[in-house]
Amino acid sequence: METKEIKSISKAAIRRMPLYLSLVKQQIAMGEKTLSSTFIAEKLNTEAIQVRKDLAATGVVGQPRLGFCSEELAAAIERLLGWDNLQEAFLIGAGNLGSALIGYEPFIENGLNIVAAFDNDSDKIGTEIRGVKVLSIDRLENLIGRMHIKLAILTVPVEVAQQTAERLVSDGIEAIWNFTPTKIIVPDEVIVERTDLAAGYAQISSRLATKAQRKAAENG
Ligand SMILES: NC(=O)c1ccc[n+]([C@@H]2O[C@H](COP(=O)([O-])OP(=O)(O)OC[C@H]3O[C@@H](n4cnc5c(N)ncnc54)[C@H](O)[C@@H]3O)[C@@H](O)[C@H]2O)c1
Repeated sequence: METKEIKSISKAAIRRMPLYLSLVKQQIAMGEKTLSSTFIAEKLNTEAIQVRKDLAATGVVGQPRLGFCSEELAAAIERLLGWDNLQEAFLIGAGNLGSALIGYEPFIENGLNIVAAFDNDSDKIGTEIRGVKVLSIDRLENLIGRMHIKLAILTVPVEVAQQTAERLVSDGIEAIWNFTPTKIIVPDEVIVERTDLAAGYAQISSRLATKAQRKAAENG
């Protein structure tokens, strides 16, 4: 039933859910027991109709004039995102980005628990980053199955991304969050999500370039 609901939600709506959740949690912290789709839309600078459509997927029904019960809505969004269960993950590549992700508080708040990091640099192996041990990459295979880890966060250099992903898959990893700037090829049943800061910057810089061209055309 839950899976069915999640499948019917667009990827874009899923991406908006953390924003809704963050706002609802802020309201709860301020003692607000209810909040309306209009209020959410105003705060997030979007349309109330979109908010209503997105939140319908949570199954929470708003009350006329009152809106949604804040606690109920927060719990429903967390359930929808699977954030009501602790997700343990391994991080592969304990460098600059990997270390930053280990220290990223919202992951911890939302139930993503990086339980160990792996690296091939002997200077890093045996150290700790924010209480998370850095282990030798050679111990990876052994531990994925033993610790029932489903998710790996990939922050190795791009040159070794594919081979590392294959290593993870052969030991039964179910999902890879790929932060490397390459598309990794894995069997269909393995869930892959890629996050690319460069893509975000490309959006900004191309819009800046377009704006500059428009200004130049207007002035000249
Ligand atoms: N997604 C993004 O928005 C984003 C942002 C910055 C960096 N990146 C990417 O993330 C990756 C890491 O970037 P960084 O700046 O942290 O690099 P980094 O060099 O600081 O870290 C990479 C780490 O991986 C380790 N490593 C190398 N080969 C390995 C292997 N075979 N097995 C295990 N560990 C290995 C290194 O020892 C190092 O600790 C790169 O692919 C980079 O392009 C992505």
